[in-house]
Amino acid sequence: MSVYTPVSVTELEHFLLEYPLGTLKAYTGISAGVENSNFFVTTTTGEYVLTLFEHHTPVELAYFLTLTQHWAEAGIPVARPLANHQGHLLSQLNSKPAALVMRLPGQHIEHPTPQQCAELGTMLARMHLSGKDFPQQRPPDRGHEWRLHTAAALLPRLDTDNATLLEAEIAYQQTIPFQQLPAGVIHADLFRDNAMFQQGTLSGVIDLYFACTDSWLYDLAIVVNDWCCNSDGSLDIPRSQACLKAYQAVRPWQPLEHQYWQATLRAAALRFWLSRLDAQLNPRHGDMILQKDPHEFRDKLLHRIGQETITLDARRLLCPMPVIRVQQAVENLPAGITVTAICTDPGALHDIPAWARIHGHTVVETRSEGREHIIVLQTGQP
Ligand SMILES: Nc1ncnc2c1ncn2[C@@H]1O[C@H](COP(=O)(O)OP(=O)(O)O)[C@@H](O)[C@H]1O
Ligand SMILES: N[C@@H](CCOP(=O)(O)O)C(=O)O
Repeated sequence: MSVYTPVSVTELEHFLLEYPLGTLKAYTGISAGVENSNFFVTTTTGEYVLTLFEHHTPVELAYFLTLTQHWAEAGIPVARPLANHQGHLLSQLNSKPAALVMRLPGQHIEHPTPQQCAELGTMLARMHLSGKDFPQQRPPDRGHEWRLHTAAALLPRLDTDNATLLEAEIAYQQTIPFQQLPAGVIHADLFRDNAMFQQGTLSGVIDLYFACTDSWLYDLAIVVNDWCCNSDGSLDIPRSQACLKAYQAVRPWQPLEHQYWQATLRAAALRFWLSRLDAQLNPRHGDMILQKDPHEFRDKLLHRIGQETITLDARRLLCPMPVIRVQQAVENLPAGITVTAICTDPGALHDIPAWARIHGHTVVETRSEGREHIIVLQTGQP
């Protein structure tokens, strides 16, 4: 529940006089969300969301609101902020900075399909490209430096297993050239509960209050770690493939991004493991905070460290042309995925490695077990 600052009918009616949005018909507090006080507001001209900001400074809010306006004007489905009669996006209500934005239609989805992940990938790439014209910069709240010092502060309070994992991961993270990855404006928290879908189609993205300047790949990794995972934390290959393919159709990756994709997935998993651990070990007082499970992201991190593996059944009855089956499955996979193909056609022992080498994949192993022939590949850069 998160209406920290109540608003009476009279206060809201008075506040609405500042806006060219007609008069109040109805309003209700929004129970979801944990950071701010939010209300659905219906006036004679439409439906809006009123937010009273509980933590951010006016300077930060000016960045978030002008960025949201920029993205809305570029056709990105975000909740457009409304200007008051003075042309200001930010106002004040009950001593809190306050803003009105358009209410987006639709609901959050829990179980996205590959098609919905693709839609999100396309939108994220468009968001990144259109952010190029946005002149303001904002350092990340949870960037590489934050991860390093938060890990150092939490380490003494973790049990041996978690401390060993964290220490090793921090050492690894310092080998990643984050500064060299292409960067720009990113959303930085685009989880499923920050996107709305209407009739199966993406209708909007909300909660831009972590937006900042950071690596685009990192933003995509945050998305994939939330949208394209199985319940054990492993990547769901059809969903992640759909998302990455759609993203890269709009903004193709640079070679360094191919090289550091797996590493960036680890950085993104680490970020949420740390913020959730921090929230658990250093709870904020006074607020009703929804405690999210840190283990979810530790498990995701462990899977990303172990790298992903997929097994393909290319036995003769299922597939007369095993090399085609492998080709279709491997196409558009990111680098570093281990693919094990099981075939009954002995020709596959020659054909698949020959095809793989031509396409830049590494043949890790070929072996025969009775009538089954097994080829293990590691994907190279698509
Ligand atoms: N523009 C919007 N259109 C429709 N629903 C919204 C909009 N903004 C917020 N909501 C609803 O309010 C909830 C809380 O918003 P959120 O921004 O996540 O809050 P907080 O910043 O307090 O965590 C969201 O989960 C969503 O259901
Ligand atoms: N989406 C995040 C919540 C936002 O991050 P935090 O740094 O405020 O904890 C999550 O699911 O953990």
